[in-house]
Amino acid sequence: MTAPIINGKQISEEIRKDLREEVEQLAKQGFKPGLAVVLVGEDPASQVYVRNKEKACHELGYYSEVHRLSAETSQEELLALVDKLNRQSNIHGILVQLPLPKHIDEKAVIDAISAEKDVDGFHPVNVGNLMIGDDSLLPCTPAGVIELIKRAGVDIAGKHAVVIGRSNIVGKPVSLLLQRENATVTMCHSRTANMKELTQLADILVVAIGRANFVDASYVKPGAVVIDVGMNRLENGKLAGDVDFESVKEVSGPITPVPGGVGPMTITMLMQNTLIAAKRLQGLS
Ligand SMILES: Nc1nc(=O)c2c([nH]1)NC[C@@H]1CN(c3ccc(C(=O)N[C@@H](CCC(=O)O)C(=O)O)cc3)C=[N+]21
Repeated sequence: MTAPIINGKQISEEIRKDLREEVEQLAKQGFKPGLAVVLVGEDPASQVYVRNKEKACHELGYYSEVHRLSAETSQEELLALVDKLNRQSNIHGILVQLPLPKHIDEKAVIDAISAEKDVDGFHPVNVGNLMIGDDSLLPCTPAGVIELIKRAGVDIAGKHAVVIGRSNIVGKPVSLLLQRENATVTMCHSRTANMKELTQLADILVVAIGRANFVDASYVKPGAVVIDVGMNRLENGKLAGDVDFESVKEVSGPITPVPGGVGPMTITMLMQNTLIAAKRLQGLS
């Protein structure tokens, strides 16, 4: 039997519909959530993502600003823009598209974003709040992963979740969110000795390693939930996940495709974060 596919696009649409309705209500009170996206340089993939974020803002009735800066922009200039956006009252969320050109210190830029407007959830204050379980702006991709698992009808509590990858933007935060949902969590990474033995124990397998089609059916326990966070651009221009979807779907339980899985949810969670940040800054929640 083939596994049910978790349709990230459709789940995204459902959530966006709720967001749109709430934004319409706020518009009647003369208030609009606002998102600023900053893109430095001309990386083609980044340009596509930024356009998708702009489109989502437009569809949901948010105010949006996109700042496209040349690859030669200095760190000082970028920090000056962040400072301006921090103080701009019609902007409630700030996202500086990563990666940044090598001459710019990413940490300095992330630290400069006001924690209240950090809709990526990358600022140390938000990371710390996530760690200790305080209310915070959650990083978008990890929040999307949890939402997809829940909306697939899976009860996370008591399950053994295995996360492959330990990055600050996916692996680490997703493991904290899974623990918050009462899963037992095992972390695997490039130096894990017995990876397959561990992943074969997973009721829920989250894969974020950045290697196309790395996980095949031999890694997966029959019936396990598989969430593929991978985004690998192949030489033929196609997008591939970290999971060999065709092989794994023959043994797994519910599984996310790439594209159409985690990607659309990342943008939806960004929109949700922007609404949360906007309401807080406006004293509406
Ligand atoms: N500060 C910052 N925040 C980010 O959230 C951030 C970032 N920098 N840098 C780059 C990554 C990547 N990312 C994606 C978002 C949506 C899709 C997405 O919608 N993917 C579609 C396919 C899009 C396509 O065809 O290329 C899908 O999976 O169906 C992909 C990737 C956000 N990122």
